[in-house]
Amino acid sequence: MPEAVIRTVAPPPGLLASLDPLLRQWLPRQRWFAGKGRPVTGFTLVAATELLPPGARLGLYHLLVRAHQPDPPDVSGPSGSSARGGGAARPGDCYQLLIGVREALPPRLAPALIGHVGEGPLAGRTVYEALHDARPAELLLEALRTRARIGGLRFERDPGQEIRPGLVPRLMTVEQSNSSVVYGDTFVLKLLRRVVPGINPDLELPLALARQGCPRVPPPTAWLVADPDPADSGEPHVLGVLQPFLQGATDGWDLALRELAKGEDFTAEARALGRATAEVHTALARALPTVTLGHGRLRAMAAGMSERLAAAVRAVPALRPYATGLGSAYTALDDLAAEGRTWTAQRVHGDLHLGQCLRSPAGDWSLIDFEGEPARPLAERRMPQPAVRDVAAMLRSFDYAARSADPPRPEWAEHCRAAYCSGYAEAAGADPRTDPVMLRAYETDKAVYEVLYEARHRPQWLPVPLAAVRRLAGPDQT
Ligand SMILES: Nc1ncnc2c1ncn2[C@@H]1O[C@H](COP(=O)(O)OP(=O)(O)O)[C@@H](O)[C@H]1O
Ligand SMILES: O=P(O)(O)O[C@H]1O[C@H](CO)[C@@H](O[C@H]2O[C@H](CO)[C@@H](O)[C@H](O)[C@H]2O)[C@H](O)[C@H]1O
Repeated sequence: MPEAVIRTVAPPPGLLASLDPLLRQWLPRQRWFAGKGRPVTGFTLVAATELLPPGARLGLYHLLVRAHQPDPPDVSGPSGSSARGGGAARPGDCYQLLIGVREALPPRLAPALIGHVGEGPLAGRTVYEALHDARPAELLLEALRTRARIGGLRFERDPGQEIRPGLVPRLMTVEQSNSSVVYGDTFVLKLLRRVVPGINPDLELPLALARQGCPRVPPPTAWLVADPDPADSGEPHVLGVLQPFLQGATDGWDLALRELAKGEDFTAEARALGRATAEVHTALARALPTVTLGHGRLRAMAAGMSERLAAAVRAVPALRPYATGLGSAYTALDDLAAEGRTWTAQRVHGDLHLGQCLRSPAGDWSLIDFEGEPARPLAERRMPQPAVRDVAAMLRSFDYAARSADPPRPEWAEHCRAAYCSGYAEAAGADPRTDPVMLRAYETDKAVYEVLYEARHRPQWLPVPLAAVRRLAGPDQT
């Protein structure tokens, strides 16, 4: 594709107003829409770039739009941002959209339809989700390849990595929180959907790991950033990351379910995954600052966990009988801290589970998706934390897999959890099981998060974390 197709023209006035009624219907239906269950009451344009003028065949707009919604009843859990005091209205989440414009959609693009524009600058045109379309997807890759600057959009590439022109794009169809396009089975571009200003760990951590020569994470090849208006003091938004595509890789969740269905042992894989996690942690601790957590920080951490539990109990009453037992995990952490115990904290993955682990056909494990729990504020996601947090999250994932089997296989989870910790100990030199108080606190916090996540997103899965809650709360709950 020739470079000349990349054009920068200011979008026409009234563009967002003309799209508004269509986006109000379309946006809440998207898998990646974070504000589910609350109506969208309007939009503000954060940034707009015309990538192709709306000519006869194809127009293309890159938009950052803020979606206004009424506040959620409780904003401290998986689909809210964070608790905000004072009752101030939240500003609304900012989404990245790539909007195609055509006279009419060819049948192959029917699933991408957003709607037909009634009035304004695009009146009579059809607008659609342009990532489904080859030409716009090619244009993004070409811009990354050539390190283009288009309006406020900055396309960057690692000078040490080349991108071959002409790779054929296909939009991934997996369930995900963002949207990814695979190019010729060579690269995958993840376009972040809900974007926030500041350094995004999904770019920051893989870049840091690449600098360390850590082979467990695909190194970013290129990335896309929106710079703030020069008159504005805001920070850039990271909008997307291009990485090598691990061809033929299987994710740990699919693999675990497959082995469970066949009645096969998974402990060798669990052990290898433990080693891979420890290698990533060791490289992260070398690459980025670590800190020592003393009583004050640990007390705040335990208090945060207790607050999340209280919010989850309000939202999911089935948790109530277990609240005291679960809370004892946080009290135990606070007690240890009061006795003077300290922990080293470092940058971690932050949302590790079997679905974030990819095994190559040669049997090597890689970790992906370092965004952290997307609902948490960026500053919180970028804070150093005890590495055992990721371990606890993976232990939960083995439990999830075992409980998804029919019949559930709790002993399978126990074996995998033990093997994972042993593998971790082999590579890290310390066994996470020697830190049972922090491990239990994090596992409890994660199970509580999962109860809220499942209640909101996948109610049929709720029994899985609730079973863990019963176990973690201890035997004497009424
Ligand atoms: N480098 C890669 N190679 C192969 N597949 C990948 C790669 N990165 C991601 N994937 C696939 O894409 C899916 C979505 O990626 P992920 O980073 O988890 O996105 P999201 O944050 O939207 O959930 C993953 O589950 C995995 O199957
Ligand atoms: O993949 P994301 O980063 O969007 O993470 C969210 O969704 C996950 C589910 O897709 C959720 O993970 C939970 O379910 C998994 C099985 O589907 C299981 O392996 C995990 O252990 C469990 O936490 C994750 O919590 C959520 O943040």
